[in-house]
Amino acid sequence: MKNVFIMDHPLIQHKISLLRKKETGTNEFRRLVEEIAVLIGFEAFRDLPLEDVEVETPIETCMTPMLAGKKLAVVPVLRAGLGMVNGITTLVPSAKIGHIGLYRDPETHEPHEYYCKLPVPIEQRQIVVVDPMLATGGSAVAAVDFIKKHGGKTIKCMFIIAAPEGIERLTKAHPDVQVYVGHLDRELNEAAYICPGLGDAGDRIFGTK
Ligand SMILES: O=P(O)(O)OC[C@H]1O[C@H](OP(=O)(O)OP(=O)(O)O)[C@H](O)[C@@H]1O
Ligand SMILES: O=c1cc[nH]c(=O)[nH]1
Ligand SMILES: [Mg+2]
Repeated sequence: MKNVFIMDHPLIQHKISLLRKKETGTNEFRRLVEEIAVLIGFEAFRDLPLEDVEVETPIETCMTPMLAGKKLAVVPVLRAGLGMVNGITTLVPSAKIGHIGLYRDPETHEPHEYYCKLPVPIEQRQIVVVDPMLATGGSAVAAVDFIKKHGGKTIKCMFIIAAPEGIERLTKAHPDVQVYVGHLDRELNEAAYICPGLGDAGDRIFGTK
């Protein structure tokens, strides 16, 4: 599918399997989410623009490539997306950080917005939305809608696990957005949880429930 990139790296697959285990505790879960964000980010940032700059080595002066353009903006979807932020800033320490607060209504499964703050000027930045889970796709579509409404243009989304239903909804609503996924799971259940999935990512990251 155009603009959808499913990771097949063995390290990502191994770490996702550890995340799925119900006996994986909060501490290890959080560490794994961060490590997987680094690994997916490494792939997703393959096309970051470079420019040659002059650098003096101990031997001579040379022109050498460094990241160019406005700073990257990483935008976690609260709460669970917060678990991926340190992974992205490990790769790009100068990234600015926005926040979009959304929670799913447990009955309708539709997202409700409760907080939004984006770094400016958002229209000049490469934006990376991070959230461990893409289930119905409602939250991701709402997050990208919001960013575009505020002028965001170049947007990527990163998820650790996605359901086919979520990929379909997000790519239909935003065909221009590149979607990076650690693993594509089988389906949603009647409560709109991903199967086999890993349960509620926010609760497992923050130790709530
Ligand atoms: O694709 P969707 O069907 O919209 O579901 C995915 C959303 O559900 C989870 O958040 P949740 O609503 O549980 O909030 P939380 O991160 O605060 O736990 C997850 O982190 C996504 O944001
Ligand atoms: O399986 C799911 C679906 C939505 N949100 C989660 O945290 N997990
Ligand atoms: Mg949750």
